[in-house]
Amino acid sequence: MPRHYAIVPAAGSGSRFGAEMPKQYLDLLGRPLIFHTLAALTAHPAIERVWVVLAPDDPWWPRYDWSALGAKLETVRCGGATRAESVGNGLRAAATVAADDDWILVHDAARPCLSRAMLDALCAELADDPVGGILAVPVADTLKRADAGQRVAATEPRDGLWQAQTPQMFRYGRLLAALENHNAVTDEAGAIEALGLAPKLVRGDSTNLKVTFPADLALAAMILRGRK
Ligand SMILES: Nc1ccn([C@@H]2O[C@H](COP(=O)(O)OP(=O)(O)OP(=O)(O)O)[C@@H](O)[C@H]2O)c(=O)n1
Ligand SMILES: C[C@](O)(CO)[C@H](O)COP(=O)(O)O
Repeated sequence: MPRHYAIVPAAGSGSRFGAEMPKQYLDLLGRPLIFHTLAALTAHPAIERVWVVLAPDDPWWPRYDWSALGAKLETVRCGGATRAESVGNGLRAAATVAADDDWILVHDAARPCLSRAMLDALCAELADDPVGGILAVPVADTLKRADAGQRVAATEPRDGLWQAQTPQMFRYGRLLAALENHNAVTDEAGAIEALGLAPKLVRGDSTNLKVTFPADLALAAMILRGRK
């Protein structure tokens, strides 16, 4: 039986958020934001281990107490210059534990509202899938293409368009090979697609937001508060 592991890239600087520290350490309901992300993953019974990929010189991680998250958690200080590099380095760090056929769930540190139900749906829908897949939501708004003056150049058809989220779940060996050959991608599915494969879109929901701008943090707090 394949095992399930998670990799959490957490080596970003949060430049679009613009805080005095990387957004993954900002306070969210009394805990660092990433605590909520990791709690969702470590609490899931199918996930055996969670590797958190930190920047090599990250001074924030040691300032907090992570013991409530239990023994599944492991930190690796091998974050790279891009998200894809951080994930690739995390996968290599997992090599002594993960086998080629094991499932790897890659989940952004910056998505703290991942729920048990979303994880259950992803794992159940992909259990027998030959490729793997991602959580995603169909695009709900009308899409405009901007010109150089920030005026509407065109209205784009949204039929068939989905917004990619994480976790993105693929077999360890294939994902590692895919990222080694195609690392100019913004998500793992992009590297798998470059192999000519078609990842499955597992419908999630918009509460699994990525905290990118300050308003997202307030929204995340509302979402998590509403679940208590
Ligand atoms: N070199 C990088 C860049 C990003 N990430 C991680 O990838 C996830 C998604 O990236 P994003 O939201 O873009 O985070 P940042 O890169 O921190 O934000 P920004 O692009 O605004 O600087 C985050 O959990 C981030 O920490 C990473 O591990 N290594
Ligand atoms: C992987 C991702 O969360 C899918 O939406 C997203 O692409 C990561 O953020 P980035 O801004 O592209 O690094």
